[in-house]
Amino acid sequence: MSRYFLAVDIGASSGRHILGHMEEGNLKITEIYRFANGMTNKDGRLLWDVEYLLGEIKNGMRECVRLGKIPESMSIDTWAVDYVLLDEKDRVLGDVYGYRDERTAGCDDEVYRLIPENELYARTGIQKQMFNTIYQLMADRLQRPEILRMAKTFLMLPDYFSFCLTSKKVSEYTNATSTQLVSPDTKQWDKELLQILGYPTDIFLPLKMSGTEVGFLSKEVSKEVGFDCKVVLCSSHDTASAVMALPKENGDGLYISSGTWSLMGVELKKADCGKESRKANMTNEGGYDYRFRYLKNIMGLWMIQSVRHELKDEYSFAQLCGMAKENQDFPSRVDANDGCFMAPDSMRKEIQDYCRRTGQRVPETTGEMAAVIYRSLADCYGVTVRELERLTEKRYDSIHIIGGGANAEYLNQLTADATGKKVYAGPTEATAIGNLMAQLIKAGEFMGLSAARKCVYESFEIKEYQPQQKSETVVL
Ligand SMILES: C[C@H](O)[C@H](O)[C@@H](O)C(=O)CO
Repeated sequence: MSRYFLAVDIGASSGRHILGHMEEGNLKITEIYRFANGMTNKDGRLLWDVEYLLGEIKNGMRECVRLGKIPESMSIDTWAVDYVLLDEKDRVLGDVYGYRDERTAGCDDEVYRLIPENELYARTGIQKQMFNTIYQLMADRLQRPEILRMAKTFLMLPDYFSFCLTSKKVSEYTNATSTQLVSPDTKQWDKELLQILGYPTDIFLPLKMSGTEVGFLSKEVSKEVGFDCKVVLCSSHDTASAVMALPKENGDGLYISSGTWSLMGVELKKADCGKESRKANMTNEGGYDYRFRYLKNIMGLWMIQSVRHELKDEYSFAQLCGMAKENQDFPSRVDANDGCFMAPDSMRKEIQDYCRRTGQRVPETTGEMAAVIYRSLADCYGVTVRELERLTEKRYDSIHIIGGGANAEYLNQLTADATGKKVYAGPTEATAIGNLMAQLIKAGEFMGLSAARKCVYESFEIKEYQPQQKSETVVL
């Protein structure tokens, strides 16, 4: 009889429940439930609806009962940086902000007044991004201090959902590193840093590694969903789970975890918190097995997703890729990492304004718009590859694209062309697979990460793209 494991993988724009089991040495996965996600706009503030998400987590769990496939364990991963603060009765304090909200504007200055930016990087190795938890907590301290004063527990979102299911509070390491408050040496909260910033230190729980058991479902939840199972920690930052699923035994080489964001980097055994890495805004996020994800956070498919929404989701991504290809000679490019694309009212307009501002041709049709987005993204990959090669003092001959974005065949080819590297694409469900791998390793189905990665290579389709023409990278 098969042993089933459930991955709950929640991204910024959708969530899914994926059941996994082993069959003749291969990992088999089935999506059993999918739901929409997105930040809600409440009086101009961008928030997560955690009640809704918890409801959807439970709805997906009920599908297991309907299918008669009860998982032995389950685990939850989400995006990074966002969190809840709980009061003494474990109630969520205030609204749960989403990382695209603007409340952190200026909070970097306040942080650097207390600790210089270079010192902060040397201590944490985390890339500066205005949405990092460190700046969000500063926004709490400055804008709603009563909430921080009342807080008894800080939990990242996947840990909060695990808590709701089990009544057990456990904090996971990989997601916590995205806060910019964790030491890459001790792999624990940097308590001294918390003190310097004036954040309460006792609300942060000791950090635990993937594979740690959180607990069984609480009686109430078990009754609600119709079964009981163990909840365990995967690498709960979705990118960390995706990188686990790199279909290479050693996981060496370049990767892009491609989705709403494009996370491009390599795996390192030791964090590089040096000056050059800081200047290049590279990050050292914590990974499975004490590895580091040395990478750059690139705006990713967010731009094309936003344009698509503005067009009422009329076109599929494959159609948009097709239109971009038809307009591939359209010359304008944008800086995919420019802050103006974080949360504009209209992405189309923002891209047009950018092109106008920089004296370039303004895209008018959807095809022209898609061409600008995909080509700009590929150019950004080209620049980042060169940065990574310089910083790691290594040449890489290929890039592995994992995650939903690996479906974008046109972008895969553009990436090969812009970087001059061979591209391998797949698996597209890398995050859920990584989530399952952590559970399968814990359950003894794999000896460790290398064995699990080998199985991913053997179980899923990987497509290859050869660089054809080296496109000229426009540095803006
Ligand atoms: C803010 C994003 O969550 C984060 O930087 C990125 O790493 C991610 O989690 C993509 O899903």
